[in-house]
Amino acid sequence: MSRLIVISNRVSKPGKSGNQGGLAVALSQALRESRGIWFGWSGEVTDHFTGQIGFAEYDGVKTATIDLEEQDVDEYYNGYANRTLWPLFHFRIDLAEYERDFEGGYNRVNQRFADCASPLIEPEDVIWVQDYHLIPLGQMFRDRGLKNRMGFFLHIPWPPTRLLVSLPHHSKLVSSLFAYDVVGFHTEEWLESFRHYVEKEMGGTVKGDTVTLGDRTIEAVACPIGINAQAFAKAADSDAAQKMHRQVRASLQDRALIVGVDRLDYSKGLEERFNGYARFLKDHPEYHRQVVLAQIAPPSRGEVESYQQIRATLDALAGRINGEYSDVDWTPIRYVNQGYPRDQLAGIYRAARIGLVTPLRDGMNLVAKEYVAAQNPDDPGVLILSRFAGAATQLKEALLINPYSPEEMSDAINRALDMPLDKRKQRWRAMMDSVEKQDISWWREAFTSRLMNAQGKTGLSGKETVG
Ligand SMILES: O=P(O)(O)OC[C@H]1O[C@H](O[C@H]2O[C@H](CO)[C@@H](O)[C@H](O)[C@H]2O)[C@H](O)[C@@H](O)[C@@H]1O
Ligand SMILES: O=c1ccn([C@@H]2O[C@H](COP(=O)(O)OP(=O)(O)O)[C@@H](O)[C@H]2O)c(=O)[nH]1
Repeated sequence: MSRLIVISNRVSKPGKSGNQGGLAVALSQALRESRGIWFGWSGEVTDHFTGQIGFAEYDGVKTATIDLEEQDVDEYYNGYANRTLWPLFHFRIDLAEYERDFEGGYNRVNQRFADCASPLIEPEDVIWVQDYHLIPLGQMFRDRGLKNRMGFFLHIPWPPTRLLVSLPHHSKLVSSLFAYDVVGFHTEEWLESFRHYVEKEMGGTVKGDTVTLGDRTIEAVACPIGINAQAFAKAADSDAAQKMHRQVRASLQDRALIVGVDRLDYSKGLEERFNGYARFLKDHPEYHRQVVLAQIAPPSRGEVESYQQIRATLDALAGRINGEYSDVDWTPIRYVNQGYPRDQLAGIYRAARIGLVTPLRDGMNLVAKEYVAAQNPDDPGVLILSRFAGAATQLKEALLINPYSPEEMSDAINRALDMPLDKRKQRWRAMMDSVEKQDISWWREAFTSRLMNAQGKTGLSGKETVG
């Protein structure tokens, strides 16, 4: 059995919840079941880069982390990752910034990852690199002579070719993906855009699941990430969840709760969500005092200007809507800038009649799946979901909407509030089946089994397993 080495930008401390992102939540689960190592940035910033590796074990997961220096964080994480690639890959070329220093810092930090992680890797290990922060890492490992089987998974959308070509040196970045053996995306749409770019921009060829560029043939697959559905459903019955459920219900005085849970990110469509809800209040005065929208939005990437702007916009918008519609004993929007541990979140999801998930573009969106998993099967709520979230390809029984249309959002809220129990149960059952079937273990196994059976550089073949 081969060891799995997962490499991602951030290594969270598994077992500690709070506001850790979806990828972190998913990987803790996957690594716990394997005997591997999770390598990445500690999240700490030092005066000078030391290259020293800190080893630890949290809740059964072995971690190896390095600190970064301030310039690294500015240019690599805040810069190229979150000011250049993130907006571009979420179709926001208006927000994408192209600075030579960002690209330099991104390559420098990827080299640092390669230098520090290489000595930990044994010949039979299988390497699985995660996300847009580390696209060129595989090529850098190859440059250091590593022949291991290597996979890469992109957790965010892949943009259409016409947008991607606005990135300086785009073909160099995309070429580096051909150092991997298997490259994964959440949906067919992102996969299709990747193939289109390789064929039209680079003259590569696509045959079945394989994509060839020059002398390199890789597998490129769509493989949607899931959640630990059973554990999440169980969490919704835990003491912490029940306590939170009671607390929330008591505060509502029989009003229906609509819940949103998102990092405070412009890609999550929070401004559009508030506007859609305001449109609902305008269109449906009969629901005044009968509903509350609780938006949980822990701040994210606060050093990046576009994130500061969306925060200011939402502060003002929530204030304006509440100012317009509130009464002395009713506030239509509860806007909360703090994160909650997942068992408490499960209780909040269960207390909500509607889960409102309206990203403008999202690789997957695990919150949508968590909302479904947390519902009471005897009285489930309704999921309203953006068509532009990766999750919409699986959760087809949600009320699917265009988040840019306040009218559609208003109609969907009205429809969800009026939906009879039998219809709610029907829709929920179908979604829960999907969430349970393609869960986090399914995702990991689907991807790693491709990787184990890929024609790796080691020449190893056959039916091996990881974890
Ligand atoms: O590490 P941060 O900068 O705080 O960001 C948190 C994570 O955000 C992104 O999540 C993506 O991955 C999810 C799991 O596949 C997916 O459901 C979601 O749609 C994506 O936005 C980011 O891609 C991760 O690397 C970050 O850890
Ligand atoms: O207060 C919070 C808010 C969010 N989350 C978790 O953060 C993840 C968000 O993942 P998603 O895929 O929805 O979006 P991302 O933030 O990764 O883009 C989900 O697992 C949430 O349960 C959390 O634990 N506490």
